[in-house]
Amino acid sequence: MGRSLQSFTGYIRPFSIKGTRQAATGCPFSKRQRSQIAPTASLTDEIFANAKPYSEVPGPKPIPLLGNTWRMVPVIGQFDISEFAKVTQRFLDTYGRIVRLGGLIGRPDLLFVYDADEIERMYRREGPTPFRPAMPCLVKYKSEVRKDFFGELPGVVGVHGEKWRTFRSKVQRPILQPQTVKKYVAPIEMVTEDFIRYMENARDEIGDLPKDFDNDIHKWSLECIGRVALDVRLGCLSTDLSSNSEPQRIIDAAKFALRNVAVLELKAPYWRYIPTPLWTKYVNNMNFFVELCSRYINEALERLKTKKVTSENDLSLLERVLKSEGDPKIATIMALDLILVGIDTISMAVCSILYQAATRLKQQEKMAEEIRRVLPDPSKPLTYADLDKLHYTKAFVREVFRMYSTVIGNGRTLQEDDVICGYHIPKGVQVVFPTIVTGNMDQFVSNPQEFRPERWLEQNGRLHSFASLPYGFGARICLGRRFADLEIQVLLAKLLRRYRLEYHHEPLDYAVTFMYAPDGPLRLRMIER
Ligand code: HEM
Repeated sequence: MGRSLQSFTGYIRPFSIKGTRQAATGCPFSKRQRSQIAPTASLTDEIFANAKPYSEVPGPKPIPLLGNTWRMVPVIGQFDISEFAKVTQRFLDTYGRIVRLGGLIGRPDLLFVYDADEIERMYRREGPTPFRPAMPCLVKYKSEVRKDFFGELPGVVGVHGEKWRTFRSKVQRPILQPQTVKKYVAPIEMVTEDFIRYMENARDEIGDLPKDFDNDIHKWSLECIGRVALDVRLGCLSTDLSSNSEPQRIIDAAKFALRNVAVLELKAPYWRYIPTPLWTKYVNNMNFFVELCSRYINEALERLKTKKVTSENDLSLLERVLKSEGDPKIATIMALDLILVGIDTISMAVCSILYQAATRLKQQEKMAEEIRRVLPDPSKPLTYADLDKLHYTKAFVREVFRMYSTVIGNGRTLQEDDVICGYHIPKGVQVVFPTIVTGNMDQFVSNPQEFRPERWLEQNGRLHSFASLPYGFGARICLGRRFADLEIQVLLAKLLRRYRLEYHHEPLDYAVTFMYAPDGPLRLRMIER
């Protein structure tokens, strides 16, 4: 997702926190979901007849010729993208619970909906192939530039309709099954132990981590995704990487994607028509990832030929997909998709979670106590069952997601006309669910300004399940959410078991730099407990 309006359209319930009231999430083809996502009621002619016209939806008016795009242009524009979380709040304050941002040159209208009941209704009645508009660069790359490689089964990210459904149905079961994720507790723990050693070495004499510690978090998440999607240790956490070593090239490629996709998608859409230098670099960068995944998948295929397999349980995620599909390309494209969206999301989420932990010491102590209770012996390897008992820790993360939603919103393109908040909305409009705002609305959450993880563990109080959905919902729900939860839980369990995190510098503001995360040097202090 870019630092752009696409940030809205990228992106569950992260954890099973016992006794919480969260939206039941769905996977497209489970029985449970079929019953929950089925249309609640079809809209009658009468409802359409009584609806107000689309033209009356309030919102900033487009200026003739310039439309509304100018508002996003730095310097002369009114809305700074890094301030977009504040802009979405301003839309609500100025125009109310439904806002139309029309006249955007070269793209459909955006419709911001701040009503959790309406958001729930829309999610629950979306059909079997929901359309989440996102990443036009990737769409062009997969469907035009490398059509030769992606062909008829281009993956899930930036793919829609039957092609998306066919691909997702091939990979979703192995990726989302808890049995699969359980197998990764030990590998993720090893990566995380390396990361903590890396952090220990990176501290200065008073225990402060370096200014660019967020980059180090990226290296950890790259290392985790390499282990999950490619069955390898990429080596990104080594301390003596030469500039042309493979891990360094992977780090650079991930950084390039992080910094430039947004620029391409929002600031300079000329690449849609001519191959600009930045577009050419983007294509080369993507080719690098395709080549990397293909190479590691071929190696995994070779290993699999000689591996003794007595049951499915002996297989890694990648090996399961290789065995069940028989086509290494499916595994390659799956890995590529997981890498493309599974680095920045988790890295930014972890920046936010660690910063909140370091600045909310009372709550951090409660997490540490819980972790000590569940894991009395720090040298004992973690188990899935242990992690499952970290109820308060999971609720802490959930509360960070509510107040500071890493992915600031999700979205869907209407595939048929609808009536939303009493207005007739034509198909084709891109509806935005601004989670960053709805998760903080008094109407849906009791005392939303209060950071209180306990709310996720209690049954009383207002907490609308659809006001804060960090991983989306329904058939297109985040494919990597169980891995994301696992990685976050392992990191907190290992880190807070041994260290107290503090923060002694200028308070950080949040901004939409790429995702929504603390903006500035993340100089956390690690103090041995
Ligand atoms: C805390 C970290 C993460 C957050 C907040 C997050 C959030 C999201 C959201 C909101 C969506 C859109 C869901 C929808 O449209 O309803 C999504 C999609 C997706 N996510 Fe994540 N995600 C995270 C981590 C990951 C990781 C680690 C991976 C890979 C291992 C991943 C893989 C994906 C994929 C492949 C999709 C596209 C699914 C589809 O369109 O079928 N995500 N994510």
